[in-house]
Amino acid sequence: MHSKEQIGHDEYQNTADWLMSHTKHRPLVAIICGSGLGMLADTLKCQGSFDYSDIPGFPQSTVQGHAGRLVFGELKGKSCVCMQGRFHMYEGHSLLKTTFPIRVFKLMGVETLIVTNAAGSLADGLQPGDIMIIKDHINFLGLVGLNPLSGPNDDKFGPRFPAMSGCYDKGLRSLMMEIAKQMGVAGLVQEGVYAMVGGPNFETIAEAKLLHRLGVDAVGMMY
Ligand SMILES: O=P(O)(O)O[C@H]1O[C@H](CO)[C@@H](O)[C@H]1O
Ligand code: HPA
Repeated sequence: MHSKEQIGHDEYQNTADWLMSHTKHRPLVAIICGSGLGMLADTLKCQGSFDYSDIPGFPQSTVQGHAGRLVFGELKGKSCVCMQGRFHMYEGHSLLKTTFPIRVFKLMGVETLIVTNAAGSLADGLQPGDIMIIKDHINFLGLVGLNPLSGPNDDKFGPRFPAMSGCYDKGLRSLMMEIAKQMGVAGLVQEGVYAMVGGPNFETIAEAKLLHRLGVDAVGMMY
């Protein structure tokens, strides 16, 4: 299946310019808050926030528990931008739209992206409420050609054929493990492989067993 939808560089740039002219923050870190993690954005200091509906070009969040706000502020002295609510394909958004904010953040100068979500555990040692650091993924939608990078490539955002072998930064993953140890919660944190499925239904028992056999530790509906 091929989509004819395209988003030009100017559209990302217009949104980035609008945001930069409406906030004094210049974040180097962006955090996507998944289901249940929106409260992280409420802890930012010197906050400034925008409803997605007020940001030119931004898609709208339709999922319960996703406030639909972009929050700028400081976390432990570092300037951050938090998405209080992400976009999913099952809401009817194209993959290009679900990933729209990421390119906008890039144009705003963001260098580190922290992606969080609520996912279903398949690994034996992973209990509900534990945290899994993604070390690698299986993108089932991507494997069948549903990829936001399909279509004409914009070299300003990256190469036509990006390597995926090191997409989850090893240094950041070790840092997170180290901090979990310092906080005394290392027992609740482990690394694993994440699989992305389309949703919105949860997996059948047979699908969950299949994913487990394929080496998946956690499964979710976020791209
Ligand atoms: O909303 P995020 O954090 O992606 O997490 C998950 O939670 C919802 C299902 O419970 C789905 O949206 C799924 O992707
Ligand atoms: N599967 C897919 N997505 C999810 C799950 C799950 O078990 N739990 C939360 N999001």
